[in-house]
Amino acid sequence: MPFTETGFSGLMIFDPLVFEDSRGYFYESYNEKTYAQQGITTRFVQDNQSCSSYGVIRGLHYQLDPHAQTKLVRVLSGVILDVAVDIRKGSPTYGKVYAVELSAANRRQLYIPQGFAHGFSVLSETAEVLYKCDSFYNKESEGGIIYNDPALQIDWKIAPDKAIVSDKDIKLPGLAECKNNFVFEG
Ligand SMILES: Cc1cn([C@H]2C[C@H](O)[C@@H](COP(=O)(O)OP(=O)(O)O[C@H]3O[C@H](C)C(=O)[C@H](O)[C@H]3O)O2)c(=O)[nH]c1=O
Repeated sequence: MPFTETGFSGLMIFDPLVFEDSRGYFYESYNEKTYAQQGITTRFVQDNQSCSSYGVIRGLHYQLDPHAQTKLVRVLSGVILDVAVDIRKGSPTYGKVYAVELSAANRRQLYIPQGFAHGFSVLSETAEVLYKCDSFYNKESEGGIIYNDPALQIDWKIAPDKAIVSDKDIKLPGLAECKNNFVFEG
């Protein structure tokens, strides 16, 4: 099966079926039916793509309800450490961190349901990341958690002095101060 549980409710690893031949490779990077067979009926409405250099850490970000976003993350080139933090009140994994290496080489994807803060660090010279969202961008509802919150102890696999973080992200609050209205629904 292409899906692997992560120990966090709703957070799934997806490994596509890759067809390789003398020309190269082919795979379905997304198929609604594959997710429906897993009981996932997410309707994605927006694709995002970013390119970053080594040491960049983007995130941790989320959008508040009713603009919360489910994301399906994959890497077009390079390598990232993709990180999801469960911020669903009442979740048994509230405040817990899940991290996984996604790369163009491993073709691995991470399906992140609403109620998680998302971020990634770039471990290759550059990395291009594409992720599908099931809700449109809504700047006013954006929230975030600072990447080096001591309460999270995230190992971004980047030397601290090499981390490149935006002026916006460096001002984000810790988990304890972050505003979120996500409630775990089992
Ligand atoms: C997210 C987003 C941003 N923008 C504009 C707003 C800014 O002028 C510019 C860069 O935005 P930002 O610095 O927030 O980009 P990232 O730091 O990569 O943000 C993302 O970082 C982590 C990894 C995420 O999961 C979120 O999807 C997203 O917040 O793009 C848009 O026009 N549409 C959008 O959907």
